[in-house]
Amino acid sequence: CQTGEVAADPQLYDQSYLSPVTIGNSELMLDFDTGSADLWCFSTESPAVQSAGHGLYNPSTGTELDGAFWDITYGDQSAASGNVFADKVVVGGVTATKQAIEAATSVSYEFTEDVASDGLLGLAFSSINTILPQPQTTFFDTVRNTLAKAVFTVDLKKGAAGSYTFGYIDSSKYSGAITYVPVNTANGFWQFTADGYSGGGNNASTGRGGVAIADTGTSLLYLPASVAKGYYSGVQGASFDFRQGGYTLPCSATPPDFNVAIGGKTFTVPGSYINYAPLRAGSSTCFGGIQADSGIGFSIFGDVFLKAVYAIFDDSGSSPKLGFAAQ
Ligand SMILES: Cc1cc(CN)n(C)n1
Repeated sequence: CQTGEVAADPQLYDQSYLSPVTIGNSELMLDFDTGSADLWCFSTESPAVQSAGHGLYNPSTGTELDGAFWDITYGDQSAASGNVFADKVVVGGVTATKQAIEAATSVSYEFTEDVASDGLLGLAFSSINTILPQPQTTFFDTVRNTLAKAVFTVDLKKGAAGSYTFGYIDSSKYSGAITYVPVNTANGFWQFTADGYSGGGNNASTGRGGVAIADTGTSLLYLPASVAKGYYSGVQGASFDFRQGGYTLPCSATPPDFNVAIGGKTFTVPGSYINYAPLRAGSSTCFGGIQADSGIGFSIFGDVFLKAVYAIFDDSGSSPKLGFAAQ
């Protein structure tokens, strides 16, 4: 029975967290993303103008899946596509001997510019894997029957290295009880229902909960527009900036803590997490860590929320569930 742990290294402003993954005989830094289900990486097949500065997977160690291709577009409109190989993948000591590796032959500029990241490792449900004609399994689904327990956990931190574990829950990483809620897998995400919110101005319109997904690949916390508006109504100098496409606030502000009720338990996001990052280097105006989820169709509990809790992604029972505990 396999278990393992791998570091999650924060990038600038915690915009993303990268973990070392061995694929074939390359070690690459991948962004673990519970909001998608493709394991893709830059490769020796990627155009040099797109892959300059990135670690590359060399498919010579793998076996091509003939006729298979993939093409993914994320919620932020970044995109990548390519072909598919089966190869050995090792994450924190957990080995998948034949994992579908999606080698990029084309990526959008967002990935080219993010030279620290060599690709993504999807941890959503394999039902939304984009490989055609036959979708393939995520790393977690590939190894889950070899794990001591079919779970992985997420322990992200603000401005510091966190970790992912596979196959076990680490009791040293949380305090108090774990609160579990059921997961609806219909959309392929770790989707749950938040009971309600409070904190900030007009108490962030408490009581209005809603459908949400736990998404390590999203930096911020996207909430119903009324909740986001209510929160910032209590923050001096905060406003919705159409040019920036979201709420901004003075970098000097100390925003109030924000509370989320899930499964009858309240989890608190420290206000400092919500003063997210300067609009550009040296700016005294910062982008807010809470934004409106308008147009998305559900709320997204990204890293601003996840770095305030210990999260358990549990597929060990008759149906998947999410656990949250105080860090
Ligand atoms: C590359 C990427 C991943 C995600 C979240 N699943 N987004 C929004 N963009």
